[in-house]
Amino acid sequence: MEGFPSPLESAKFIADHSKDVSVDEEGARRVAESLFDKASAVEFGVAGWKSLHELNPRAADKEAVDWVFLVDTLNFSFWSEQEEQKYLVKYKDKTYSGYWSLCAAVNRALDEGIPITSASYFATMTLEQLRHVFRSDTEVPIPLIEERHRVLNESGIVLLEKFGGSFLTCVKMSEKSAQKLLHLVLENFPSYRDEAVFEKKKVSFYKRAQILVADTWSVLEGKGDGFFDDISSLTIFADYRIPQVLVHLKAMKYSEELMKKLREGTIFQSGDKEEVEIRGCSIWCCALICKHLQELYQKKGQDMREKINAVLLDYYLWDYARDHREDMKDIPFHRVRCIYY
Ligand SMILES: Nc1nc2c(c(CN[C@H]3C=C[C@H](O)[C@@H]3O)cn2[C@@H]2O[C@H](COP(=O)(O)O)[C@@H](O)[C@H]2O)c(=O)[nH]1
Repeated sequence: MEGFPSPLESAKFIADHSKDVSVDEEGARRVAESLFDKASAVEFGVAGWKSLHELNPRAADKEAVDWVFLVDTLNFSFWSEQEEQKYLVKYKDKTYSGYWSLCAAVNRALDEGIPITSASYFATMTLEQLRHVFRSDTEVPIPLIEERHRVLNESGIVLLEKFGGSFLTCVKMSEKSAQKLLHLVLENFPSYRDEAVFEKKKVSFYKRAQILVADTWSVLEGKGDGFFDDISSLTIFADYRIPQVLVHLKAMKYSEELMKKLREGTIFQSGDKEEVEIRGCSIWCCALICKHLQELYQKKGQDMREKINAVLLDYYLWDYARDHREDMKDIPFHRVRCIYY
């Protein structure tokens, strides 16, 4: 377990030393208050993962877990340089963009009889086969197709060699601990090691590794192999949408200088100071929102520890960001081309 910094401790350290990004404690409290009534709704809970999203698997079996593993191995970098020139995938008479275009392409392949979620297939899948699976319904191809091919082959080989070809084997080895599953993923799948150095200290975000654990919990509906007694120990998943929505909701702020760079469409590199501050402050800001939400429920004498956690808050905020694209158009998202988010 050594050698992998805690994303929550990393987030606190980053927030305490951040120059261009700040967490607004009052703003975080106001967001918690605005979520108070929503948090007890059914769709805020783990069942929302399926009921709100038609492309997610309906089942809670080995194949559904393998679907989650494949999707979360490729769950990165869907943003396009020009908003109007996007990678899109048409599936069952609907057109999907961004993350959902990935899911649509995967489901389209499965319908065509391509066993894309089987490790024995994607371990040796060729780049040409992958291009076919992720073919676009516009002129714009899916970003980073070569990197996707590399991480897929790499992950497939590890699944075959160490886990009998299925991520469910890895899940069972975690003995119902989210942290143990997180570390099994980090130890065995290099492409999930989402880390940086900040103020000479190694820090982590583990966005894809944590969302893989969370989506496994969700697809198994928090039951059986999908029950984790420490699911609340995960943080939110530091992608490029959560920071955008936190700034929009005034729980987080950017300096004028950083806002100018973002508005100009600056492309940052993984590990740049600005990127690390944006991602670390987002994780810390959501930890505060969760804390405030728990306190509000406690004041009401309701114990919501099983109902409110960073995973469910993240899912809610991410879906909110998708549904409020128009309202958020003046808040730029940070642009990094990488395999981590
Ligand atoms: N923090 C966080 N980041 C998430 C997700 C998801 C998909 N999970 C959903 C699926 C089922 C569940 O119900 C979840 O709602 C994708 N992403 C990231 O967003 C970015 C894509 O954005 P856009 O270009 O707008 O599609 C990209 O970095 C991708 O890695 C999430 O949940 N949380």
